[in-house]
Amino acid sequence: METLRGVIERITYLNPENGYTVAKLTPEQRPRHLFGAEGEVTIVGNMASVNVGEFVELTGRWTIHPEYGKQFLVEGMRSVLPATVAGLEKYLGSGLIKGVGPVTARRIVRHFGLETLDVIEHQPTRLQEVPGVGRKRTRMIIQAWAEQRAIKEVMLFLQSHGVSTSLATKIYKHYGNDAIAIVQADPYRLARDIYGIGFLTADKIARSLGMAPDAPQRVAAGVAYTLNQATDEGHVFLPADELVQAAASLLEVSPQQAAAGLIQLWAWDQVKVSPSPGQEAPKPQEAAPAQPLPLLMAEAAAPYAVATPAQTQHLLQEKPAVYLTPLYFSEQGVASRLQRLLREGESRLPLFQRPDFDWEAAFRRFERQAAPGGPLHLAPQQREAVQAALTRRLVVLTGGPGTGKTTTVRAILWFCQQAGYQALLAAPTGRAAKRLAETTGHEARTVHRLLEFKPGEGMAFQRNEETPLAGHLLIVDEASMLDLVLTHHLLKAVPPGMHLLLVGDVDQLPSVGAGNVLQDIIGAVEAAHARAEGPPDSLLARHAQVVRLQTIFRQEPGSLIITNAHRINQGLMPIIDNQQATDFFLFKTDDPERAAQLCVELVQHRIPRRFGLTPADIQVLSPMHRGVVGVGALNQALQAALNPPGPDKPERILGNRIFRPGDRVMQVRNNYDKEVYNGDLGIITQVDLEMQQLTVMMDGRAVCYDFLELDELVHAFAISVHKSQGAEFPAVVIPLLTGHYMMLQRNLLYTAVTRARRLVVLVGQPKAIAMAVRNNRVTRRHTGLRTWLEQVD
Ligand SMILES: Nc1ncnc2c1ncn2[C@@H]1O[C@H](COP(=O)(O)OP(=O)(O)OP(=O)(O)O)[C@@H](O)[C@H]1O
Repeated sequence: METLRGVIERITYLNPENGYTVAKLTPEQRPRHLFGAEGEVTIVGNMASVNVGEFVELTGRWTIHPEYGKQFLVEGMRSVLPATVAGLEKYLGSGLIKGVGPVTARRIVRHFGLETLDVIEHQPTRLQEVPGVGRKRTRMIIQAWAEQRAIKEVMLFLQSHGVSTSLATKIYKHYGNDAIAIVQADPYRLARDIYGIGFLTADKIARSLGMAPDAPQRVAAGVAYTLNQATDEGHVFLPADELVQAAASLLEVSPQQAAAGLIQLWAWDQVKVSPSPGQEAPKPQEAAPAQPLPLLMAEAAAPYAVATPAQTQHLLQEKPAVYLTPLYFSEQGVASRLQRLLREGESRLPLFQRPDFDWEAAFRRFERQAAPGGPLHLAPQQREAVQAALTRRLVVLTGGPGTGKTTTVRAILWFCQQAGYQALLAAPTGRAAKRLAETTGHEARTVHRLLEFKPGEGMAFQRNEETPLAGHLLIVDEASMLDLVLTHHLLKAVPPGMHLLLVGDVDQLPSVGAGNVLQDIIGAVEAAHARAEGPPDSLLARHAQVVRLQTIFRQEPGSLIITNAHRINQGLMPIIDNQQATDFFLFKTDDPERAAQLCVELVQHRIPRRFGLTPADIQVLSPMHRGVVGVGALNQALQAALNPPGPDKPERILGNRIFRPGDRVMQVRNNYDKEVYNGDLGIITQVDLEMQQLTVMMDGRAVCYDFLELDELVHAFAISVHKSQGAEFPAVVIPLLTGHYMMLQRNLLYTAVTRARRLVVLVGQPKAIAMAVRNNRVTRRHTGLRTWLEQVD
């Protein structure tokens, strides 16, 4: 074991999950025999809380890394406060204190010299003596310093249980001075309360705190985590047996123990158990704990439920649906509100109520006025859709690209205008809403805006049952993106008597959030119509309708995007003819490395040169996250090519990601405070090391991120096809290789291709395309909405 003392110069890499750090250190005394006279040394190891400028004493050993050469492997670290003026400057200016960057740090240290830390600690108001440091900044420094000290304490505790600096800081920010007590009492709360901490991290802490593998608290948290994971994959519920098995294998406990965990969550109302849609099983009684609880949790623990053998057997054999409670209420709410909407049809007249209304004449008038360039004849299905939207309560209009959905919506709007009815237009994303407004010439809002979302305390949506929307017809475009929870909020705000028209393309990938709303509604309505022999006999058949548009109207000569999109959707190989094509190409290669390289070349040079586009117009869409042509690796390669480091580009490192001005980024969770949502894209315009924040331009709006919030952003030079839903780009580049076989699905390729307005370039193997086109096995989501809707009838 050797000792090395010195100042941390730079942090090259920091894994926020486990604290693994690679850093550069200037040794106090250079070990000449190893490095010659000059230079910094590389140190690697778990140094979670190390800061630039910090003076540290390390214990460990020297090794030689085959690629990076000599390194000091750190085994132990002790922080010593910097003892030189230069060290102090570096330490203070490293971003340690919000409000102090390198310039201010230099001024402060110049003024107070070696007493700097003493002044900050004991006479902080004296900071105002420093030129340029006013009262406001002094207050900021005092607060940040106190916070820093408290964080250090929390960090010491958490670090000894394997938690990194950035997570410790987040934990501190969330719980304040109670952090240690809370973590000790219930480490699994971390996973519930703090974004960025999952069950696995919380579990690591819990195990390190001495929690038994089969502690009821651990098992309950593991079952909840398993169910949450399923929800992230789009399921609304899991059958009990599947949930129990999955949780048991994750936790390495018996199915009986996992079942007990499930029953516990049920007793706490965190989950609902439903034998079949529309039914809720009565919740079990809470019982006194069967065994004494581990000491650690004794105070915090509620009485634990005990799974009786009969209950366990019921769960495993009857396989009732297990829902996270909010999703249960959402599914129930969507079903019952749709039913209410349909029932209104029994008592209220529809918008266009006169049986003798001359539709034919009205359509002719619309067609004359709507197409000044020449007559437009609505196809029979389009007319059917117009009529349905105005005479039925719930209508779904679905069709692929260019099949005339927007034209149909324009016709519906024209009819409403003629009759003096108010129509409301909305779409799930900002981009889709903008496009809808452009193509219809009618105001369109995001669903959040429509419902007057107010972040913060209390009721989030201002439009709800008490203050519903006003209008006669609500049209929601891109409805395939509506997840269950948002649909529920939307339906709450739909007043009795309003007509609802959902427009979308049901063959696209389903919503990112849980549920398969559009597909479930279509399934229920079409089945009701198929059953209704003679006069329609059910609510669904009488008052709901699905219209499928199939004719492709938008066909430009030589253009293959739309033709190929439809071919893919029908299970046919797209037409690939690089000689003749103007907008659909394949660059063949079997080699993933070459494919990745091609993607970069295409975005950087080839497409801009040939099509007059800029790299900003081109989006790379990858079916997967991992691998050489996965989203992660492509982002690194594209960033290196399109936005390399530069002298005027300050950087912020998070794990193996480096954020710098000019980067394309995507928000990966809904953040209602900032009004940015999962999938929103933007460009970093500023990285402010002094204020420790960066600014992203999103849709013309500057959004500010504290460095601690950077786990909400990922690079977006390449994004996954799933995340591209609802977006459109002038050009898309799609790598497709047989190694992706898990992800080679028809609706995925279809969704990717339909994102492009002017150009599609596939990179990879024809065989991979064929596999995707053939694979129509859409991953099934567990949802109960369809059955639930059918039950009313
Ligand atoms: N009945 C029709 N006869 C002739 N042209 C039509 C008809 N309906 C639509 N079109 C034309 O076809 C093109 C595509 O129509 P529209 O934009 O309505 O389709 P869409 O389904 O909304 O497409 P996307 O989903 O790609 O936006 C438009 O140029 C439109 O003018």
